Amino acid sequence: MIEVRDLRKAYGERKAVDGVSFSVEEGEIFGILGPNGAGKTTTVECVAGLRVPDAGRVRVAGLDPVADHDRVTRVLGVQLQRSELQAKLTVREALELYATFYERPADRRALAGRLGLDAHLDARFGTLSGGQKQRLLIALALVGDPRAVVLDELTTGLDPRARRDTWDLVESIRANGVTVLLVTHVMEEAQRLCDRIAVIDGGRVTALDTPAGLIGRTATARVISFAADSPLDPADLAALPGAAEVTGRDGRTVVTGTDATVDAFVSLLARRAVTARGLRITDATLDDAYLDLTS
Ligand SMILES: Nc1ncnc2c1ncn2[C@@H]1O[C@H](COP(=O)(O)OP(=O)(O)OP(=O)(O)O)[C@@H](O)[C@H]1O
Repeated sequence: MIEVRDLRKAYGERKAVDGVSFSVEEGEIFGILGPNGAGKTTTVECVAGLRVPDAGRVRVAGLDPVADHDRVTRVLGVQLQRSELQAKLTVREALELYATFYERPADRRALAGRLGLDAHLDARFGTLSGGQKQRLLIALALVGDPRAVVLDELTTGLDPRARRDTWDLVESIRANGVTVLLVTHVMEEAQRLCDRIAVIDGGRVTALDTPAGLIGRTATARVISFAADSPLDPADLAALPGAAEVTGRDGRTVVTGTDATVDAFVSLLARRAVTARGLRITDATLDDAYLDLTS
């Protein structure tokens, strides 16, 4: 659905995007994750045809977003970071106005219903809460009945409940067959929603995998923790194969490492015939993987 090959874009001397490649399959939720200034927004702006790449190839449903801009706007909906509308425009007016941009717009009433906006149709944009504004901006990205949608930092500034509601919404968008390209800083969001994630840092893709794949490739994929007064020698723990770190935290000993570390740890317990009180073995989070994968 979306293909980006060796994309390059500089602002003067500054190389914002420096050879980015990825492709997004139809029906996928594909995440772009990376630190501030990594080139995420520039990348999706090139996908949407809002910026002209210096080099590289971008295709959306086989179309060139610059040369075929009109046709691309019919297949690709866009919700950009920090979008604003006129404060006095009502929700109904915004939906009607945006629908006029398309030959075959989506059913506005059904869309407003799906996005929980029916009760707010006469409310003015300026009076909406952050979550309601975000839902309206997503509705406007979907009003052209697109096959794919770009969502750039859509839950920034939302409270935990509004954030979760928005995640449910993204899942329902995909369930309706729309491909989603999601730019995010929120690890929990990426881990929960994305089928695959490209980590972008310094204008380049530094890793591209499923959330579980990204976590699995870090040196600290597994976390073993147990009560600190368990009869285990820290030197033995540090010597376990693959062990990255042995630390103390909140009255517990924490060993990070790989599957091999877990296997050897279990053998160590058996050999010494000791019990590690309160033992927990968990996976690292995408947060841990992200910090490993970015500068
Ligand atoms: N219009 C512009 N003119 C000049 N430099 C720009 C412009 N837009 C972005 N940049 C620079 O290009 C780099 C990449 O910016 P971009 O907005 O693509 O990153 P980002 O990953 O989306 O960052 P953030 O997470 O902070 O939104 C940054 O160094 C930024 O300062």
